[in-house]
Amino acid sequence: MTKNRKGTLFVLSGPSGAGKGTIRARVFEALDGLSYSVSCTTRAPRDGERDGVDYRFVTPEDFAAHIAAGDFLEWADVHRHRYGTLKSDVEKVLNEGKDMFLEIDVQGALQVKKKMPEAVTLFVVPPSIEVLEKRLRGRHTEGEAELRLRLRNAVEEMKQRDRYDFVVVNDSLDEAVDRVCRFVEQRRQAL
Ligand SMILES: Nc1nc2c(ncn2[C@@H]2O[C@H](COP(=O)(O)OP(=O)(O)O)[C@@H](O)[C@H]2O)c(=O)[nH]1
Ligand SMILES: Nc1ncnc2c1ncn2[C@@H]1O[C@H](COP(=O)(O)OP(=O)(O)O)[C@@H](O)[C@H]1O
Repeated sequence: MTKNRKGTLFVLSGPSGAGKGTIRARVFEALDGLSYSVSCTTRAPRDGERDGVDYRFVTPEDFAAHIAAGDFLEWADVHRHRYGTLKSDVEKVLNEGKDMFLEIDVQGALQVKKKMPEAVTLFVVPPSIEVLEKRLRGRHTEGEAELRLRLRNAVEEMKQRDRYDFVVVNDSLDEAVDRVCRFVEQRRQAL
């Protein structure tokens, strides 16, 4: 790795329940040298989620203060909550020549791509909306109203798939993980 090589920014998106978190965790197990940006969010933690690991869980007031201070590389209103990526996280890692993964929604991904055209964007889709609903219900993380909102949003989000550099259908998890790993490694070696 040349001494002043800037790291590559990978941006992973996909509808709620598509398998982003599951695939990302498996990719991080399989590949070395990847960092993950811990987003800020105003949503409440799910069972088992740890502050500072899964998200930085902040109040709406703190989130607004980050916006006012220009701290975010991008932020968005998603499923009636706010989510944002801290500029400082990304700049530090990339300037050290390390590659970084963001896991953010479509609005955020398009903001990042506009600011950083060299970012590599990936989109995870379920085999069908029916399977997506089954997986969301099986995850037991949302009430009925929130789940229906996420499913409605999923239909709209999936219309954006062709704006991404790489799309993976998450049917067989092993196959999806393998495809993402091969794509990421191929992009890392190309630079
Ligand atoms: N724009 C943006 N979206 C984010 C960020 N962090 C998470 N998200 C997205 O917000 C959406 C909701 O995330 P989450 O509440 O964890 O639900 P999940 O998608 O059902 O796992 C997902 O599409 C995430 O990718 C962020 O920092 N910025
Ligand atoms: N290929 C797959 N086959 C079956 N279940 C899956 C698959 N990928 C993910 N899941 C399950 O579907 C649910 C949603 O996955 P998750 O990674 O939380 O999605 P996201 O992070 O995109 O919201 C989880 O319960 C997860 O275990």
